[in-house]
Amino acid sequence: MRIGILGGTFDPVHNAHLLMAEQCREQCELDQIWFIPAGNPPHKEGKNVTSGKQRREMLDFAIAGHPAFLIKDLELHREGPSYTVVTLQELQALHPQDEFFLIIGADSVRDLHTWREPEAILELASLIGVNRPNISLPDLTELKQKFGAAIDRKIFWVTMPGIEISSTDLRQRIHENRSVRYMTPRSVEVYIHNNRLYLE
Ligand SMILES: Nc1ncnc2c1ncn2[C@@H]1O[C@H](COP(=O)(O)OP(=O)(O)OP(=O)(O)O)[C@@H](O)[C@H]1O
Ligand SMILES: O=C(O)c1ccc[n+]([C@@H]2O[C@H](COP(=O)([O-])O)[C@@H](O)[C@H]2O)c1
Repeated sequence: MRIGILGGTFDPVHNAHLLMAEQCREQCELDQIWFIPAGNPPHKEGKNVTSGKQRREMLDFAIAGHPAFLIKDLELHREGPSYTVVTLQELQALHPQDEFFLIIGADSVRDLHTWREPEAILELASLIGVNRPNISLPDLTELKQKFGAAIDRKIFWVTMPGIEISSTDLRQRIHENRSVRYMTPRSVEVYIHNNRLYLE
């Protein structure tokens, strides 16, 4: 199978995450999308992140009913920072027949060289870069300088209608008692409300 991997902190999951997953599934002909909530996101150390259990429960609600969307919570059970290279190694070992496509937004493509072992990541998976408002996607020459010519065969670009929302924005809105309606599925909105998340 062709599997899209969408890792994130998902604090909380929002509609841009869901649209990017669906557009990648369609445009890259993927059989499934595996959402992988980060246990301890490497670039968010020291930040106040909602518990993995609650972020996973919000994801559960968000993807309910989509037959090709699944959650793999292996990073929630691992100690230490959730390095993507380790996740891909584990997935590859567990599913040697499958082909993996790492889906990342333009901001993450731009920062990929700061991740742990980006070259090894590119050995283990192809990359699908998705546009994000106000972030320009690096061009191939720039990426080749960083990762060598192999990137050529390993990268795909997917475009979707730009949605200028982020989890940070949603958290801020909830904190200020402003609306997040239509920015995240209603079930997630209700979950956030019932669990009194992001009020502090
Ligand atoms: N609006 C968006 N458009 C395109 N890609 C996005 C968008 N929001 C998030 N992504 C991508 O989704 C993946 C997971 O993102 P993450 O869970 O960190 O969400 P976020 O909205 O960026 O969160 P935060 O604001 O807390 O940093 C990353 O690859 C990120 O680039
Ligand atoms: O492996 C790394 O070094 C690495 C560095 C930064 C981010 N990531 C992954 O990228 C995804 C999005 O991270 P974030 O911090 O933008 O929510 C999430 O799955 C992280 O585990 C991974």
